Amino acid sequence: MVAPNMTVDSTIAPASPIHASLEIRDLAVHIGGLVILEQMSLSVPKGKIVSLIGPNGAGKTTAFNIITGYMKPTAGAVFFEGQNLIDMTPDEVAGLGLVRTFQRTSIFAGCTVAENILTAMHLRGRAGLWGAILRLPSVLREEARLQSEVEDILTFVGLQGRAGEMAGSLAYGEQRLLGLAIALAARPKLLLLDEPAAGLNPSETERFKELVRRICDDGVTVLLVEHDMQMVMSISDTVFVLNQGRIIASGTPVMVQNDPEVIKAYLGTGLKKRAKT
Ligand SMILES: Nc1ncnc2c1ncn2[C@@H]1O[C@H](COP(=O)(O)OP(=O)(O)OP(=O)(O)O)[C@@H](O)[C@H]1O
Repeated sequence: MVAPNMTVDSTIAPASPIHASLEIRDLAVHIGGLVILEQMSLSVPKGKIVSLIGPNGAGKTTAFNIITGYMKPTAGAVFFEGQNLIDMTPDEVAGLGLVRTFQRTSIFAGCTVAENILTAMHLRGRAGLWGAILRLPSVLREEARLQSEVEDILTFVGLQGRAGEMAGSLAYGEQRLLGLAIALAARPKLLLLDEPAAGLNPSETERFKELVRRICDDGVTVLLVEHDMQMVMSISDTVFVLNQGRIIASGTPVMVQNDPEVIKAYLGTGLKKRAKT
């Protein structure tokens, strides 16, 4: 989707190409006279967990859609490891190692758990989808290697031994874990998680949080959009707060929780209270 009146400058250079995994500069999205995002800038350092929070309708998903190439902004630039993504398609962005999960589970319910993960692997695989369909010998060897990788990923997310089950038969929380497994199969350098805790019970959320920590410890940078403030405040290195399309605060979890602008934006929903429960 392309926003009207596009004035994106794809020749802008990144400000900090060495340390930043992702850098968003002066992003604006105007749709039909509505200002969805305005002057939005943020930076995600390599190897860190950064969260983007904000009340409903603040523009978080829109920002994710732009970062991952699903939408074009009205103005501004997005750099991933120093490369401007603004003219790239979602496939090209994913090919660079910038991988997202979706708010709703995006699994193939009629395929097995393993097939769901293999699909993501084939997208990055050398053999390609046609080689797999034609069952070439070299592809079969590659297939055996991939099957073992599938088991490793399933073990990592806690779905070991479930490879042969139909994805649609998994419980909701397990489907979210499969969504994460699919994203990991694409070997992300930067993982964008869109409300991973939505619909999860407290113990599932806790498990997901531990997984996100381990993913980061393994060297993957994480950008998280999440309404569960307990999760956000306990795992983030830095939190950016978006309100009505603008970044109103950023800093450590403690800093943003005590920021008067943030408290005002969350008035009635009790940001601090939500972070403690
Ligand atoms: N294609 C579009 N056309 C018009 N308005 C849109 C479009 N996409 C998003 N919006 C509006 O932009 C605003 C930001 O939406 P967005 O989904 O990005 O917010 P969000 O912060 O992710 O919200 P939530 O936390 O509820 O998911 C909302 O007011 C939404 O209605």
